[in-house]
Amino acid sequence: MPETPNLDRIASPKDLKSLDLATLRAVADELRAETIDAVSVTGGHLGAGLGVVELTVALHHVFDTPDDVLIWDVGHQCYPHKILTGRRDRIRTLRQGGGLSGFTKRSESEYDPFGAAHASTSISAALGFSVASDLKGEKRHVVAVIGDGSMSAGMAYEAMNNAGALDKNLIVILNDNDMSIAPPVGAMSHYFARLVSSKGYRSLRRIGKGLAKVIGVEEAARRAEEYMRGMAVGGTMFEELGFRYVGPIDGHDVAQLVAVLKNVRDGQDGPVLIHAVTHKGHGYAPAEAAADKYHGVAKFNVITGEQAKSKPAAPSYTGVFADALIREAEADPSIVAITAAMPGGTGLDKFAARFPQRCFDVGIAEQHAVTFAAGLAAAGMKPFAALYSTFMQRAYDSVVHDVAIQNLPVRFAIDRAGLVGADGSTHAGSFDVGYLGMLPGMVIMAAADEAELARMVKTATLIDDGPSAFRYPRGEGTGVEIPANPQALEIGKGRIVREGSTVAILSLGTRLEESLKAADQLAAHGLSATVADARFAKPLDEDLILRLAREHEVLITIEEGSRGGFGAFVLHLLAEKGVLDRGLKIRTMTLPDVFQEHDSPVKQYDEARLNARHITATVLDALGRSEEAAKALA
Ligand SMILES: Cc1ncc(C[n+]2csc(CCOP(=O)(O)OP(=O)(O)O)c2C)c(N)n1
Ligand SMILES: CC(=O)[C@@H](O)[C@H](O)COP(=O)(O)O
Ligand SMILES: [Mg+2]
Repeated sequence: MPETPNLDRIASPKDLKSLDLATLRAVADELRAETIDAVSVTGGHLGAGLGVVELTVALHHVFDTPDDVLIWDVGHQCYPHKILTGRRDRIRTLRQGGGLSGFTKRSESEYDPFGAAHASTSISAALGFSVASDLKGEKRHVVAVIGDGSMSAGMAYEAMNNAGALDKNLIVILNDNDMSIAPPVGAMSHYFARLVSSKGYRSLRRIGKGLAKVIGVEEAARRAEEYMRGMAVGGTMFEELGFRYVGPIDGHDVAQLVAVLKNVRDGQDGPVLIHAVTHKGHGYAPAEAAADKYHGVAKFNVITGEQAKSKPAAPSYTGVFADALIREAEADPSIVAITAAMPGGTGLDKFAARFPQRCFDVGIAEQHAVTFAAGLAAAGMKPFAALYSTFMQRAYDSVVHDVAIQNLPVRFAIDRAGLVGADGSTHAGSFDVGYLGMLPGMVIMAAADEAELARMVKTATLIDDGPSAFRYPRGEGTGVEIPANPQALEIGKGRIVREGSTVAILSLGTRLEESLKAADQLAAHGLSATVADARFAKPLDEDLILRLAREHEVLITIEEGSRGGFGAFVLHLLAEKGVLDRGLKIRTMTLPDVFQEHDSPVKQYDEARLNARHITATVLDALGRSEEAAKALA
């Protein structure tokens, strides 16, 4: 563990108040070392936090948190903030079961006034705090810190548009490190770069870096601040939106930050945007040198930066999707692919390398991604919108209004379906089957393994008469052989994987493996089980489901999704057909009706009661064999 004599004296942000600039800098250096050391044992988001160490110290020094409100956009950069706000003793539990969340979380600390993990919400939330303070007659400062990547989302501009008109006191800090997870995209990113390349910013850095050595830090900060005040930037887009624009300033220069923040704090009259230039991974050489600036890392060796990534036993679902799509796109020039700032996460970086003209990273802009895909489809292309299940939630109206109602053949490749582990509830892909399944005309597939995923990609290419989606989880596949030439599936048809007689287990998605294990366990209890892979949540394979219901005493449905999804659709069907009137014992196994906390996916599924022994126990319970059920769970 690093030596941190200055940081050790900081039990809460109050202890930063009286420190001089030199000591604040020392605290920042130690805070960086502590953050690196902590993440080296937990893994997690590192580069973003390293880039805001000085900003974090300066903010907590200048503002009176938690009375003043500090909102971090996304929250993946908040580890230094957690260390300073009373959570240092638990920082090495980050993202572990029962430990600290990797994001800001209201239930965790009064210093996290607003929870996050999805991008671009901070300005809206901060405006809410500002307006509420006014209405309640409270005097408090409200600060939102948002990254340049997160400024690609429409929501950030919706919030500024509103804030500018309301003219409320609100401080937005644009933390511009010229990076998203991947390099940033879009015209706004170019605009920020133009602002940063301005002569004013270069002069200010000279004052910060050069003069401080000669005239001392405090005096250099005073001059920098004076210089800033005299700097007539004018005409920025932010000013047109009603914000006072301050900057660009050096986000790693504590003296400059403190001077500017104090100036803004004391002279506030309406919304202000401070443009701070930072570097992702700042101060840690392996991070600075990495292409992704160490956005998200596994445990690593602090000296070498080498990450403890185990060699995968099987290809990832994401990789299988990318390869399958590339294969289809070789033969079909109308196939195009869209990602919303997740080229690596969705595998579309591979697709882009092969087809640079046919792949579109639209930035953090899921709504736009979907409607853009709808436009492409309407114009005769075959768009594959590759989105994480959780981020697709933001695009729901686009899915309904721009795709489903117009019956456009947009293909949704839904990655990170089901529980995702350390990112926790904000990133769980729990709801897509439910929210897509209620839309007329939508075809929804869920892959049981990676061979099935390849078949589903093929199938989706052929669905030209309306929207379709296929979902698959985070991480490695099962290691099954992937067909070189995958055949398309028959729409709305599942498959029997194992024939039995008393119990039917109907699985949607990758719980198929657990279902087969459960069938073995049930055999030991003298029960013969049929196991079926539904493949489609919509349209349902009615023949298969009615047959399973007719020929078995117990029917179990299981899925990696919330209530209101596949199991509910099966129940609707059985109710409509009057099958429920005939005494069938049916149980629907879904994710529980709670937001599950972060943990390893294996433990999360255990907590969700969706592993083999839970299926076995559910069957035994349904048959009134509760003692055996309890034993099965033990
Ligand atoms: C709505 C949404 N889409 C995508 C993501 C995934 N994501 C998390 S952080 C990030 C990059 C954010 O870039 P920026 O705001 O510049 O922060 P930095 O990591 O550079 O500090 C992305 C794309 C997300 N969290 N939320
Ligand atoms: C903060 C954020 O939203 C992303 O960095 C996310 O954590 C990535 O998740 P994956 O690791 O599943 O790509
Ligand atoms: Mg950034």
